[in-house]
Amino acid sequence: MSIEVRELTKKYGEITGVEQLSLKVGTGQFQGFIGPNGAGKSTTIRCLMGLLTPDSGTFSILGFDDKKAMASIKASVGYLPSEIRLYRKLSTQVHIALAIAIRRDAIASVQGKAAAAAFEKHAEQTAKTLSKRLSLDVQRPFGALSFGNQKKAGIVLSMLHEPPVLILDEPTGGLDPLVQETFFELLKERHTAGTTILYSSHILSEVERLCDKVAIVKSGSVIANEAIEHFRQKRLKRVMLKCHEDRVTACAAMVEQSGEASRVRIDRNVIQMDWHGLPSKLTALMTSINPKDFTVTEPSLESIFMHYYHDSADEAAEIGGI
Ligand SMILES: Nc1ncnc2c1ncn2[C@@H]1O[C@H](COP(=O)(O)OP(=O)(O)OP(=O)(O)O)[C@@H](O)[C@H]1O
Repeated sequence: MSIEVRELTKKYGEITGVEQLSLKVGTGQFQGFIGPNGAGKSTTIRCLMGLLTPDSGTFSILGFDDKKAMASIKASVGYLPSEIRLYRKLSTQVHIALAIAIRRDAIASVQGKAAAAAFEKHAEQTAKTLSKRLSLDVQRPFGALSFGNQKKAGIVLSMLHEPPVLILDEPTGGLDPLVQETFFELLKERHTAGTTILYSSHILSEVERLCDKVAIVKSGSVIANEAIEHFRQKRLKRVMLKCHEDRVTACAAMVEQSGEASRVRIDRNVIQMDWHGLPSKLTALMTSINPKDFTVTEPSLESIFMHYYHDSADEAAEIGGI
């Protein structure tokens, strides 16, 4: 397990940031972290980075315990905050040099000068490659950069040391579509190389595309944490049946009796429903009903996630099949 959060609680006075939040992220996992505004994603991440002190609960990253080894956690993680705040008058190049120098000196004190020199050389090259791929002008003062370019600077700084864990808080805000594609490529490369990635986002299509697991946060707690495939496989079908006018009521009764349909709605001779059962049961039902016409569609993964955002946990569990 690369990241393990146990019953984390953080309050801001009366306001709950997170409450008893637990999360496990396996090694090498590309973990999505989604939830509506104010759900507690940034609070969790800020606790993980030691920027906030939790009221209770513990966590570990790569086996390093938050109470004993916060410095080792920070050394192992690449963190991209949702808003990048750096020295406005200093260029990205100077920030890169500073970040490398701090890590180099830390490595020198533990592993010796040769390891530090090797790190420095490699990190400088990595920073150069990242800046080039993201088309970032590293010479301009940070304060003179647009929001998107500031984000690019943050990406370079979070990845230049090729950390085993990346924690990204709404990373694509401000990036134009072309740069986003490059950024996704970079993440996929890191993922393939074995990096564990915690990816907080509002953009569900991004999460669906990139992540292999998704944790859904609501009102300060994780209410589901499943493989994307789980949501795909368990997704319900939307079914519309156009019946013969004189048989609508009887057909609707058959639908209800199946026990596999919910949200059954009748509009004149059309029955609409959400189907949860096996395809074979649906075809059997169709044979009994013998509709004049029908459609079967799949709701997008996005609409399934939206149920978790808006509906009760029970209904979400029903839809997600958990
Ligand atoms: N510094 C703060 N002072 C008071 N309340 C705060 C503070 N930071 C966050 N909160 C509150 O804690 C709760 C969780 O906020 P948090 O920023 O962690 O959510 P989030 O999921 O990251 O939201 P968003 O997607 O909007 O960024 C919210 O109710 C928020 O208003």
